[in-house]
Amino acid sequence: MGGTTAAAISAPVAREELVVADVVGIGHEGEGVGRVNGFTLFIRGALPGERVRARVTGLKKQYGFAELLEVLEPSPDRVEPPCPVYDECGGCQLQHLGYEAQLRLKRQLVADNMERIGKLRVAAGTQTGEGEAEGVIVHPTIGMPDPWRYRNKVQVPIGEQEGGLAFGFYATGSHRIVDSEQCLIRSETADELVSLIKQMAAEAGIPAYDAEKRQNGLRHVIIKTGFHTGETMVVLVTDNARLPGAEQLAKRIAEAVPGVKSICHNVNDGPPGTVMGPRTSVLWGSDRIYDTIGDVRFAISANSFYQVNPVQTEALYGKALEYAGLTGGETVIDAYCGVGTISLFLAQRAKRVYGVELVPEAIEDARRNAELNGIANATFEAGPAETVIPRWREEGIRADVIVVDPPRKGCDATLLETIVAMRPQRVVYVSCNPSTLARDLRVLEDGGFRTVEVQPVDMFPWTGHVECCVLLVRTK
Ligand SMILES: C[S@@+](CC[C@H](N)C(=O)[O-])C[C@H]1O[C@@H](n2cnc3c(N)ncnc32)[C@H](O)[C@@H]1O
Repeated sequence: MGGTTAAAISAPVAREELVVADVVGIGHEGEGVGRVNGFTLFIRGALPGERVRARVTGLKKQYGFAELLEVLEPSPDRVEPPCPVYDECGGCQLQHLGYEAQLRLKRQLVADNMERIGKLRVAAGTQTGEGEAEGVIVHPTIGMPDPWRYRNKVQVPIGEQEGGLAFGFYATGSHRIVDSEQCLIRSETADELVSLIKQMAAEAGIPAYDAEKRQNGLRHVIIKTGFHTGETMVVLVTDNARLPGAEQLAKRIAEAVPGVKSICHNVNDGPPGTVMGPRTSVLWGSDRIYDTIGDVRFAISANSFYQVNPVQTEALYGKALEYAGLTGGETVIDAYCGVGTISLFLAQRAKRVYGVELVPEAIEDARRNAELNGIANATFEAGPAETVIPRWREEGIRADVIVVDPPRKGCDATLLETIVAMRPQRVVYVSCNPSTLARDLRVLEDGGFRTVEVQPVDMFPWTGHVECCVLLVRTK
C-alpha cells in the first residue's frame, strides 16, 4: 500500500523507520489510525487505545502506512482472531476486535463523519426517542445475534500453487491466493462445495487459468445460497468456453450436496480482477434460485446482484420501511434501485413506487421480481438517476418519499438538487459509506431538510464497513 512521493519529504517520519504510535481511531478499511508527532499512519491490525511499535512502509503528503510489529499496550477489546488464515487473507479486517466493541466503534465512526464532514450536531448518548434529543440521533449499531457464516454469496478465486489447485481468497492488497477450504463468514455448505469442487477438478485434470502461462482453465467458483429456501447455485467460471467433462462434473456436484438447484458455466476472458463475463449457460438444473426478504420473493440468477447478508438486509430494509412512514397513499421514488429489492419491499405499503437504476439487466430483474410477487404498483426505468428523476419531475411526477441507496461515491450533485426541488416530505438515505453520506446530508440540510436519525447496521461483521439508514424530514 502507498508509495513514497516527493511531497512526503515534509513528513516527520521516514520510510522504513521504526516508530511508536498511539492509535486514536479506525480507518474505513478497519486499519488503526496511528499518530506519531501529529502525523497519521494507517496500521493494519492496530486498535484504538493501543500503543504499538510499527515500521513505516509508505508515505503520502498528509499520511502514511506502517506495518504493525508489536502491540506495546493492548486494547482491552483485543481478542484472538478465530480464523487460522486471518493474518494473510484480505477478506476480514477486524477479527482481532471483540464483536460488541466493533459495533460501538462503527457507531462512533458514523457519528464522527456526521460531525466532521456533515457539520451536523450529534445528540449525546444513544437516545432512541425521535425528536427528544438535541441534534441528530445516531443509534447503536444493529449487530447480528450470531455474526459468523453470514454471507449468502462467495466468489472463490482459483490458481495453482506447487503443482496443485489453490482455492481461496486474495491476500491483502494483492492477487496472491491464500489457499483455504474454510471461511468463517460463509456457509458450511459453501465450505463443503469448495472442498468437493477442488477435489473433483483435480481428479478430472482441470487446470487453473493462468494468464502468464497462457493456460486455459478455472478462474473462479461462485456459490450463492437462498437463506430462507436453502437453494444453492454453483457457477464455474473459466476463461474460455471449453470445460471438458463439465456436465458430468456438474451432475456429481449436484448429487453430492443437498440443496444444489443450479450449476452454471460462465466464461470470463476479461482482465485480472474481473470475476464474471457476460456469457452464462446452465450445466445442470435451473438457471436461477429463489430467496425471500420479508414477504417478497426474489429470483437470483448467476449475474444478478443480491444483498449478501440476508439477516441484516431485513434489518436494514425494515428501518427503511419504518423511516418512509408509509400509510398506503404515498408515491415513492427509489433511486439506485438495483434489482428492485427496496422498491418491492416498500410497494406493499405505498400507492406507487418508481425505481431507477443504471444497469438495464438489473431493471429487467426488478420487473421480473415484481411480476413474481404480483406487485403491480411498481414501475422501473433503466438510466442514470440524475437524468431520469429530473425528467420524471418535468413530466409531473411528485414524490412524498424519496429513497436513495447509491454506490460508495454517494449521490450525484444533480440528483441532490432535484430532491431539494421536488420537496418530498421525507428522504430515506441508505448508504454504505459514512463519509459520502455525511457530505450529501449537508447538501440536503442546506436545501431545507433536517437529519432526524441515523441507524448504523452491521452488514459485514469483521470488516471495517458499516451501512446506514437515515431519516430526513422537510422543514421548509
Ligand atoms: C448500493 S447498490 C443498491 C442496490 C439496491 N438498492 C439494493 O438494495 O439491492 C447501488 C446501485 O446503484 C446503481 N447505480 C450506480 N450509479 C447509478 C446512477 N448514476 N444512477 C442509477 N443507478 C446507479 C448500481 O448499479 C447499483 O445497483
